[in-house]
Amino acid sequence: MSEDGTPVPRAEDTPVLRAEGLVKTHHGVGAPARAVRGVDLSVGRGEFVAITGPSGAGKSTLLHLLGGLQRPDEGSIWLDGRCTDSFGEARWAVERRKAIGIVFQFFNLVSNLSVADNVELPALLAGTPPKKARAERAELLAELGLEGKERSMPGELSGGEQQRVALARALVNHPPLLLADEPAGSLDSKGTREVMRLLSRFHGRGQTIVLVTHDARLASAADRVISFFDGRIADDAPLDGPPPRRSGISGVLELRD
Ligand SMILES: Nc1ncnc2c1ncn2[C@@H]1O[C@H](COP(=O)(O)OP(=O)(O)OP(=O)(O)O)[C@@H](O)[C@H]1O
Repeated sequence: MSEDGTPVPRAEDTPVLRAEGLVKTHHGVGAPARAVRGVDLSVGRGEFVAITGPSGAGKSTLLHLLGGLQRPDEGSIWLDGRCTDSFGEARWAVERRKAIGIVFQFFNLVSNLSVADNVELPALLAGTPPKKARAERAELLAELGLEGKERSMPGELSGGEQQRVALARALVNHPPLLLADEPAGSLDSKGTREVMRLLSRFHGRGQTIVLVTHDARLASAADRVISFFDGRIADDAPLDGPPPRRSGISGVLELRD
C-alpha cells in the first residue's frame, strides 16, 4: 500500500504493452488508406496474443505502430508502463534492440553477414560483451536446431532455417516483448509448423508474444485471439478450451500438411 492507502501496482502487473486510441492513415497513391481507426489494447506479461483478420484489415500497420516502425496519427503507446509519446527514431531503435524483438514474413536478415554474425550483431549493438554475445548466440542457435550453420550465409539456408535465424536474432537480447508479423507467411507447411512450435515453446517459458496472421489455424497457438477488421478490433477473446499450457508445445503441432 502507498501512504494514502491505495495499492501500489506491482511491476509484474504492468502491461508489457498498452495502446490507447491508435489511429493511422496511409497517404500513398490514390485515396488515403485508413488502416488503423481507433485501437485500444493491453497485453499482459507472458500473454500470447494473435491478431487475425482479412488482408488489408490493418494488422501489419498496427504491429508496425506497436514496434515504433511507424508513428500513429493519434493515440499513445506504453512499453512496460513507459509512455512512448516523446520517443524519436533513435529511442525507438534502442527499444527495438533491447525491449522489443521483431520477426517479419521475409526474415530481413543481413545477406552478407553469416548466420552467427546476424544473431550476434544486435547483442553487440546493445552493449553485450563479445564473449557473452557469442555464448548467447551459440545457445540460441543450438536451441533452434541450427548448430553447424553458424558460418553459413542466409542465402544458403532454407526458408524455415532463415526464419529460425531471424527468431534467434530477435530473441538474443531477451526482449520482454516479441512482435511477429506473418512469421510463417512465406514458409511451406513444415516450416510453418517449425516456427509455430518454437513460438509456443518460448511462450511456454514466459515470453510475451504478439503475432499477426491472416491464418486462423496459426492463431490457435495463442491464448488470446483478437479479430481485426477494417482498422478496428472486432473481437478480443481468450481461446475456448483448456487453459494454455505453460510448457511444451501447443496444439498447433497438429496442423497437417
Ligand atoms: N505504406 C503504405 N502506404 C499506403 N497505403 C498503405 C501502406 N501500408 C499499408 N497501406 C494500406 O493500408 C491498409 C492496411 O494495410 P495492412 O498491410 O496494415 O493490412 P494487413 O491486414 O496487414 O493486410 P495483409 O494481411 O494483406 O498483410 C491497406 O489498404 C493497405 O493497402
